[in-house]
Amino acid sequence: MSTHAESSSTPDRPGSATPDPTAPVLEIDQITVGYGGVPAVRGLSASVRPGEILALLGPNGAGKTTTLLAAVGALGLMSGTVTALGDPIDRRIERNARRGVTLVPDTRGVFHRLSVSDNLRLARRRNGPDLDTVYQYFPKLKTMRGRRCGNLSGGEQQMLALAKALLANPQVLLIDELSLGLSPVAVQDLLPRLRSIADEHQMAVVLVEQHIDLALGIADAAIVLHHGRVALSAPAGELRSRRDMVEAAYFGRTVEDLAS
Ligand SMILES: Nc1ncnc2c1ncn2[C@@H]1O[C@H](COP(=O)(O)OP(=O)(O)OP(=O)(O)O)[C@@H](O)[C@H]1O
Repeated sequence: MSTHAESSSTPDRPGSATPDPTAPVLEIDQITVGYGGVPAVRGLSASVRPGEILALLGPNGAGKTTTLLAAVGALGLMSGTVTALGDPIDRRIERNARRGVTLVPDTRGVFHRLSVSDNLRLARRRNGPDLDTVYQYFPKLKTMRGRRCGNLSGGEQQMLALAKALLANPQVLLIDELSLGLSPVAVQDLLPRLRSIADEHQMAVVLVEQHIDLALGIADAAIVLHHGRVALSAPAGELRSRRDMVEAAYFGRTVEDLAS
């Protein structure tokens, strides 16, 4: 995992003779993006390589969801570029999904009236994994495959939302608050699974998360946003032992600022 500034390699281009399997599959370069002409995120850069998890942290309204929406092509950029899998991101998000860029929204995106297995069947893609493969990651879903999703707990619905996203065989997975409304125990169960899946499938993940420690525990790098700007960008390993830096960044400050 690296931030844009650290990234030195050239991304793969279609037709390149020797594709570099470690090149970033998502590159966000100096984007400014917002609503009705008013920027909500300014000058943000980041890049994510296969198998890496980038945690996107920050207080409410900092611009985390806006960044994900821009990265998946759902919002037009005021400036800057987003490149996914070697090509500029398309404004037609279904095209991006077919190319392997998938968003798990904080609304979970499950059909409440349908069963677990019907939800999964609807999410299946021709070139994606089958249901048994995702049941291996989430055995609990198999045991409740006939149940209507509206009757599942929040954690079970999140599991299903993640399983649905995996069926699309993503190479770049953008996840908005997987743990929204979940108990700490449920989050502790889900996030390590995400780490294993990213490792096993060499999937690049951008994870918006409010549980700072749990996110840093599985991430390779983290960005803290404050008022739409990058307040801190560093390897997660560094930040695990510098929680003070993370907390300062939540206030848009440095540790030194806070001390003075
Ligand atoms: N559809 C919209 N129209 C206008 N402004 C919006 C819209 N969506 C978000 N905003 C504003 O953009 C800013 C960033 O919002 P965003 O949802 O990206 O923050 P966030 O970091 O994801 O917050 P949270 O943690 O509360 O979900 C906020 O000031 C918010 O009010």
